[in-house]
Amino acid sequence: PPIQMSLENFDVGHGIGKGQFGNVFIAREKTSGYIVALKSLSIQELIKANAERQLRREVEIQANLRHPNILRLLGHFHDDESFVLILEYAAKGELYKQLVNSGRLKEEEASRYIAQLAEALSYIHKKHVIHRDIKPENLLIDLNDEIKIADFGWSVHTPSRRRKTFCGTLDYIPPEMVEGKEHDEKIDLWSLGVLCYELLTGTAPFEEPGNTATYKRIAKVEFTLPDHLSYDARDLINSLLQRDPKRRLPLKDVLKHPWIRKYKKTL
Ligand SMILES: CC[C@@H](NC(=O)c1cc2[nH]nc(NC(=O)c3ccc(N4CCN(C)CC4)cc3)c2s1)c1ccccc1
Repeated sequence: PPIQMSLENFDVGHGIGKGQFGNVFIAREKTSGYIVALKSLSIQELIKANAERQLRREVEIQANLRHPNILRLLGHFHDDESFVLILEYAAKGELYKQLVNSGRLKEEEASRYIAQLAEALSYIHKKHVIHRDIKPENLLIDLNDEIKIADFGWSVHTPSRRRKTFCGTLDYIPPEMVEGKEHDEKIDLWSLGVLCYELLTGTAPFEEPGNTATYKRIAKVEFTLPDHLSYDARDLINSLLQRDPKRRLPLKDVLKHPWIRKYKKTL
């Protein structure tokens, strides 16, 4: 059984991240000296937002996943105010910040991240889990520039019809979700296409100032590819941003796609 931890086991450092319901702090486990991230969530906020079930699901799902590109959940504990998740520390922070700082990534860098994500997604899909919230804000980078999927708060077991009240960006929602239809793990393929587009251009493909306008463009799959993109990058984005989920390129073929293979460092 996992050892019961509490805040006393850690030297807690400064805040490193913020999100819904709480903050993340860097911390060192006193006995081992191991550096972790402590994500402290306010129980009061969770109850107010009726999000305890979502948190339980996040813990249950993330605790059972073991993959180099999925942020490890090492344990959890709570006191009467907060629920604390003990998470793997990703030393280079959020991919989102890298994107904001650099505007857009080089094709080689984006290709490596997309390849790592495709590996992680095929791993969780084999476990009948869909993430449903793949976007730069939920992706972290560790010291070796490996991408880590964080925040499984919206992940569910397939298939699911859960109407999620969207909080945050709609940019990553696929047409079938915009129309409230049944959706399955192929929504993560759509999000992978949106992410690939955003990493290479610095903006989301269906970005509009208003939500209704964004919904409209998503439903019609209305996007344009800038001229600076290579032929292979265009081809991969077009094969993922398909309206019909069945026509989206399966992950095993994403990993064999020329745009992925040409940058793969032969290990
Ligand atoms: C993905 C959101 C989610 N976050 C986590 O779970 C998070 C889990 C986790 N593990 N490691 C992290 N690392 C950082 O947040 C981080 C940020 C900036 C860093 N700097 C490196 C040096 N650089 C020069 C400046 C930036 C380094 C690490 C985070 S965030 C969340 C959800 C709800 C509430 C809070 C947080």
